[in-house]
Amino acid sequence: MAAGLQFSGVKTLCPVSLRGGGSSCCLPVRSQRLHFASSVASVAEFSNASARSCLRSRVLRVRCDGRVVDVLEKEETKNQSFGEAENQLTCVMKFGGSSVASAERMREVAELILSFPNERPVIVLSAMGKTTNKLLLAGEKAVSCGVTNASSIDELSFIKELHLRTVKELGIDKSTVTPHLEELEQLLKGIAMMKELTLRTKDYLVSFGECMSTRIFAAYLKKIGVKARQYDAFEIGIITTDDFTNADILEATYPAVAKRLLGDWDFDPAIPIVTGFLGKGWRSCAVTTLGRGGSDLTATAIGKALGLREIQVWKDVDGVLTCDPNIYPRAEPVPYLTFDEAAELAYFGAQVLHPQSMRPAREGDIPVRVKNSYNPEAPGTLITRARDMSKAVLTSIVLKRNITMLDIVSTRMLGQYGFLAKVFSIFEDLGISVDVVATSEVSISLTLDPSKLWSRELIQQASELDHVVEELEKVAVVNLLQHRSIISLIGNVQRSSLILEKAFSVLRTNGVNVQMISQGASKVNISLVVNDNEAEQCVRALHSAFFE
Ligand SMILES: Nc1ncnc2c1ncn2[C@@H]1O[C@H](COP(=O)(O)OP(=O)(O)O)[C@@H](O)[C@H]1O
Ligand SMILES: N[C@@H](CC(=O)OP(=O)(O)O)C(=O)O
Repeated sequence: MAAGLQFSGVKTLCPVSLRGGGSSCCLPVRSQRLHFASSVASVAEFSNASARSCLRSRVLRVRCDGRVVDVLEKEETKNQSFGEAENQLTCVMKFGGSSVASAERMREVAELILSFPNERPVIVLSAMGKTTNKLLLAGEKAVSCGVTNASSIDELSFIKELHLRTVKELGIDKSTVTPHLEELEQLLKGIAMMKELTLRTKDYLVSFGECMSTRIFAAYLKKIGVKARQYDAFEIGIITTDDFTNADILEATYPAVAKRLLGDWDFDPAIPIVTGFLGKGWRSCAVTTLGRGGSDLTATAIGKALGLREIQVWKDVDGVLTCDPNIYPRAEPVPYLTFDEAAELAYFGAQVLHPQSMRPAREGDIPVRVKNSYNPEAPGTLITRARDMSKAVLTSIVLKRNITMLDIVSTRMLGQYGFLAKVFSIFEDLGISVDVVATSEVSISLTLDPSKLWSRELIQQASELDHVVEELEKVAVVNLLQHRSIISLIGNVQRSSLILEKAFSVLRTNGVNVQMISQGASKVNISLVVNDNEAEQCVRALHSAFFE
C-alpha cells in the first residue's frame, strides 16, 4: 500500500515499538502473526479486517511483558517500488476533527488508511476534536483576562492536556507538540497584552490546531513503520485571498501544490500529511483560514491540483444524509449526489460539507466520497458530475437558520427597466451577497447570505443593516424581516410540481405559511422561507412525508 511499507517476504510484523513507563524503543521483529500472538498475554486487533478482503496491513496492539506495543502487521505485496508511474499518489483522504479526536481515534484512522492496499493517499487532517472552538474561546478570553492570567485560561489547559495526553498514549515524543504549545501560550499572552484579537491573529491562533494534529499523526505513522511526511498548507503553496477567517483559494495554488507534493514524492516517497483549513494570504503572506469546516476544501483543492482519482472525506456520519441528524435522528444516507446537488446542499446550510468544497472537485471532475470513519463499511455518499436522475425526486432537506429577508417593493417597476440593476448594485457596493431571490412585476424578495454578514459582523452592527435599508429606500419601499429560515429541498427540480404539491400539503397541515419561494435555474434546489421558530418542525414533517 502506502509509502514506507517495504513488504518483505511472508507475513511479518515489523517494526515493533515497545511502550511502557513513558519511554519507548524499537525492535525489529520477523514472525508469523499467530506465532507472535501466542507469545503475548493479550491481543487487541485495531481492525475490521473481516469486512475487507483486501486488507494487507494493520495495526495490532499487544501486551508484551506487561508493556503495550503497537505493531504494524504487513503482508507481501508486489510492485512496491515507489516512484514508478503506477505508484503515484492515488487519492486524498480527509479526516475531520471528530475522526482524530483522541489517541484511540488516531490509531483507528491509521489502520483505516493502511487497510486500503491499493491506495497511496494524501492525508488531510483537521484539528483534534473541538480544538478550533477552544482556541477561539481562549483568544477571546485573552483579550480581557490580563497578561498574568493568560497562561491559566481553561481552554489553553484543555488543549495542552489533550495534545500531551495524545502523544503519551501514542508513545511518541513530547517534543512533537511542545514547541507549538509554548508558542501558543506566548501568543495568548501577546493578545492579552494588546487587548485585541484581529481576524489575522485569529487565523494564526487557530492554525495551531491543525499544525499539531498533523505532526502527531505523522509521528505516529513513522513510529509504526510507515513513511510519512508532515506539511503545513501555508508552506506548500495553498495560496489564498487575504480575507482572514474566510479566505478563498487562488488559482496559483494548483501548480504550486502539485510541484511540491509530487516533487517530494518522486524524490523520496512518504505519505503526505497536510494541515486542512489553512492557507497563506497572497499579499500578506500570513496564515489564513478557509472558513469553518475548511479542511474539506483543502482536500478537494489537493485532489484537483494532483489530478487524483478520488477525494474521500471521512466524517462521523454514514455520508451525506437526507437531513441534519441533529434535527431528525432517523435521517438516512444519500447514496449518490451530483456536484451541483452537493454544492447547493452545502451552500444552503448542510454542515457536512464546506460550501466551497465542491468547486475544485467539479473543475477537476474528481469524484468525492463521503464516508464514516466510525463505520467504514457503510457505503457512504458518492458525489460525481452526473448521476441517473430518472427515479430521483427529493434527495435531501437542508435548513439554514437565522437569515435576514428583505421585501423590496416599487410601483415604478411595472414596465420599467434598470430597477433590478439598481437594487443589486447597492448590494455590490456594500459587499453583501444575496442567497435566494424571488421577483414579481413590482417586488423583489431576497435573503442575505448570513456567513458574509457574520464575517463582517454586520449583524452586531445593526446600523450597517440599517444602511442597506436606507440605500434601498432611495428606490423602493423596503421591509426588513429577521429571524427567518431557508428550507432547501434538494432534488430533481424536473419534478417540481410533485415536490411542491407534497411540500405544500405538509406545510398546510402543519399550519405553516411560506413567506417566499424560489426555484433556481440550477434545477436541483427549491427554497422556501419560513419563520425561524417553525423551521425545525417543518423539516421533520417534510422528512416524514418524503422519506418514510
Ligand atoms: N445533511 C447532513 N448529512 C450529514 N451530516 C450532516 C448533515 N447536516 C448536518 N450534518 C452534521 O455534520 C456533521 C459532520 O460534519 P463535520 O462536523 O464538519 O465533520 P468533520 O468534523 O468530521 O469533518 C455530522 O456529525 C452532522 O451532525
Ligand atoms: N478545524 C477547523 C477546520 C475543519 O475543517 O474542521 P472539521 O473537519 O472538524 O469540520 C474547524 O473546526 O472549522
